[in-house]
Amino acid sequence: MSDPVRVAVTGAGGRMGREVIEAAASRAGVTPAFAVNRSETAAIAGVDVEPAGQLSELLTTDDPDVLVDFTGPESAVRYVEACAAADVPVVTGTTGFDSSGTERLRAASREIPLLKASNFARGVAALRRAVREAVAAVPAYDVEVTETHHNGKRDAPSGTAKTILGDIESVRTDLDERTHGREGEAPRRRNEIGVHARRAGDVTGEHEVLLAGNRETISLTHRAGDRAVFAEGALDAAAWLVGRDPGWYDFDDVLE
Ligand SMILES: NC(=O)C1=CN([C@@H]2O[C@H](COP(=O)(O)OP(=O)(O)OC[C@H]3O[C@@H](n4cnc5c(N)ncnc54)[C@H](OP(=O)(O)O)[C@@H]3O)[C@@H](O)[C@H]2O)C=CC1
Ligand SMILES: O=C(O)C1=N[C@H](C(=O)O)C[C@H](O)C1
Repeated sequence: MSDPVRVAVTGAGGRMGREVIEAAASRAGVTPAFAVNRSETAAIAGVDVEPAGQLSELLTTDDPDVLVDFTGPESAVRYVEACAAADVPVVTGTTGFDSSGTERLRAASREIPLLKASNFARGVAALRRAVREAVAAVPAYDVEVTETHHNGKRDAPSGTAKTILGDIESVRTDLDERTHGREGEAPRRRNEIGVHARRAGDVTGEHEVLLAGNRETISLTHRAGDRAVFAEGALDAAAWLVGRDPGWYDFDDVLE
């Protein structure tokens, strides 16, 4: 039997970082290598959490097979660049990158295998396929995208909503305007997609695409039941990424 894939984790003290460490510690075929966090954090699932400032040193001394990052856009770019310098592949689920951050990730992906996905739930991959098909089947219908997340989420709209918007726009090229909420005199234009971001309580993550004609509606919705769904998908991606050529990968590559 082959050795388990040794997975390093950044953002270990965060909602997703904890989930990834716990999943890696309990699942066959992978094992936590080391974990780091910006602020001091107690051990998780028996894995000590080191200061994030030690990441570059740990990448060299510990030599993990792959690193999984769920942090914030600024830190994720720095961590990916540290991994590129140490020749360690990265899976990042972090969302909210601006164009300069994305460009720096693209540059790193010329040095190492880099897999970036806004959502590691297999059901969201299925939702995206269903949305592309439904949007193509009713080409004149109005389209609105609504996402709902917990009150601790920082970026809006969610990375997944942006990915789904890109999917819709790739099929409906006439929809070239994203309208983020409406207020006051705001009649709907034919070329717009309405985008709505709700933040409430501890909702893990919900995405709905509403397609409406004049006498019927279609609603396609994904609801994540817990964060283990994302952590398991990220570990599937991590195991898949080890040994790949440098390049830019997404979760669909893993699922093919
Ligand atoms: N692709 C997917 O399937 C999913 C993606 N996500 C995305 O993952 C990211 C993290 O989400 P979540 O775990 O809920 O967030 P949390 O706020 O719970 O955790 C964020 C983690 O990142 C660290 N961090 C944040 N900013 C910085 C910084 N500037 N420098 C260093 N460390 C930093 C935090 O450190 P500290 O403890 O010191 O604050 C913490 O460990 C988000 O972008 C979210 O959208 C979330 C779920 C699923
Ligand atoms: O921050 C979260 O929680 C989530 N973020 C991702 C996103 O921005 O799409 C994925 C998931 O919906 C949970």
